[in-house]
Amino acid sequence: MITTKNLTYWYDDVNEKLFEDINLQFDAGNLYAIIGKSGSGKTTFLSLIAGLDTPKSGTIEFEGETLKKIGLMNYRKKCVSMVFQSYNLLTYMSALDNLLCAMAITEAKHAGDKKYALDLLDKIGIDEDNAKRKVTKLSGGQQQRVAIARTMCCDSKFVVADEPTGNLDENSTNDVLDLFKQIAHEQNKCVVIVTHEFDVAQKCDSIIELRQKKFEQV
Ligand SMILES: Nc1ncnc2c1ncn2[C@@H]1O[C@H](COP(=O)(O)OP(=O)(O)OP(=O)(O)O)[C@@H](O)[C@H]1O
Repeated sequence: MITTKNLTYWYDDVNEKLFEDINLQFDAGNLYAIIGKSGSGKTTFLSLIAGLDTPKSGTIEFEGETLKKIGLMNYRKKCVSMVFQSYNLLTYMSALDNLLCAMAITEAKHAGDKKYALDLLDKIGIDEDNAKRKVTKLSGGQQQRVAIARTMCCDSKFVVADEPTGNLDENSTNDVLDLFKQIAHEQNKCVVIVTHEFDVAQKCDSIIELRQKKFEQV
């Protein structure tokens, strides 16, 4: 689904390349973990494949088309959804409205379908009462599940998550990983997460380590 070809990146104010000539493929139906030392460039790589930044050289393709050709705005709207460590939900809204809003913005198939959103939230353990409460009234684990449900209700086939379990206890971490697996295996999406926790990475289908400017399968 996502292919990087000779992907190279550096920050302009830093004289050194972060990674160079990266050729990787991420397929539908799989949950990938990217690991690596702090500062090695994991988040930067994720922001490139999420279309938040552009490579210095090389290309990124989504289903055979370069992101440049798809257009970054279009790519972010239609093809990819993101989950963050800090959830990034619209805090003044309920969980339900967060999902309805995401579906409307991305013009998803189920846009406007309240029942669909409520059923989805219910399936991930957020009942109707909680779905209608402001998200800030929910626990961290519940908020992260809402953030993940938001990617499930949109039609994007590619999901990226930066340290999605960083703020969670062990039980919530396992719940969140199960959800990502469900998205990959049952919705046949491609899910890539960045994590510094090896225990979390080990529960994914594939582990890729960023070390010394290169990515290696672990
Ligand atoms: N906007 C920026 N401008 C310049 N340098 C940056 C910028 N963002 C990140 N960096 C630097 O690039 C390197 C890689 O950062 P990045 O956040 O991608 O690493 P990471 O592997 O995700 O780290 P961590 O595990 O600590 O979150 C770091 O040395 C960081 O200081």
